[in-house]
Amino acid sequence: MIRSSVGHMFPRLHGAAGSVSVPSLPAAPGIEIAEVSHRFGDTEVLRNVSVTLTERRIAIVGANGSGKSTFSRLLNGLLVPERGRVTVDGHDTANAAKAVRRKVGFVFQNPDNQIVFPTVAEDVAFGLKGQKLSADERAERVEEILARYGLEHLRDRPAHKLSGGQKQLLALAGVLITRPDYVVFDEPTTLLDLRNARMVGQVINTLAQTAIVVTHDLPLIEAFDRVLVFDQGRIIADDVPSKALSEYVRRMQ
Ligand SMILES: Nc1ncnc2c1ncn2[C@@H]1O[C@H](COP(=O)(O)OP(=O)(O)OP(=O)(O)O)[C@@H](O)[C@H]1O
Repeated sequence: MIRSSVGHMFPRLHGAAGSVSVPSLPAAPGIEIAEVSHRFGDTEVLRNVSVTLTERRIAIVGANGSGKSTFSRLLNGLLVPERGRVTVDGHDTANAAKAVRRKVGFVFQNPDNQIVFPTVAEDVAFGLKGQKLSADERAERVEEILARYGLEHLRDRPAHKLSGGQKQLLALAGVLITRPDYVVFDEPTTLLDLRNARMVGQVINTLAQTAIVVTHDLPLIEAFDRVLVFDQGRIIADDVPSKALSEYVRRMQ
């Protein structure tokens, strides 16, 4: 079982002869889910889930309907828990939605649900709406992100005519242009063929940001730091991939 500990990142301050006043420490970095339960109608979908996410690559696996997507939507405040608390670097998703959305990007399973503008460049630029940037800065950020994901030659193409893999990259670019610290992916490779799934997997594995990935694509997460296994609204395994996945496979037999 992985135990998260971030205490070592904020060592106690030492000063001269005990006369130092200790400044208030910043909130420990990470996403903390504390005693969260959630129901839709009569169905309890999450049951008293507590976990702190601090690793850079975290996967969430489990049977259909076990609560993974619901859990993932809690992480950037798309959903606020009925009971319990979710905090992102100390910001409560229930009352600091704006700060939380700035920190946590969300990439949906179906990029068509995320693409809103006619052309690739316009769609990517949409993520910067509301940010105080000059026109030059905006254009620079768009070009930088298009180049990073090999989309620059598609700049003026209709976004809805891209291939599935290109659309998934566009959806990711539209999130990353806002420079979040965390990116949550809900089944990013489910709609893709093997080649595109591998390409998107490679992008996820090399992201500078923390990635939290809901998936049924087990090869995608082999090198992740941590895997949470959900079953009927609870986390039933929480470990490195080899151990967590063997427990998952055992339960699914
Ligand atoms: N908005 C909603 N309204 C009502 N019920 C919902 C809603 N969202 C999810 N559910 C129900 O909550 C349960 C958990 O759904 P969730 O999508 O979180 O599971 P999941 O583990 O992601 O499943 P899958 O692997 O099939 O995507 C399911 O029974 C689902 O039907």
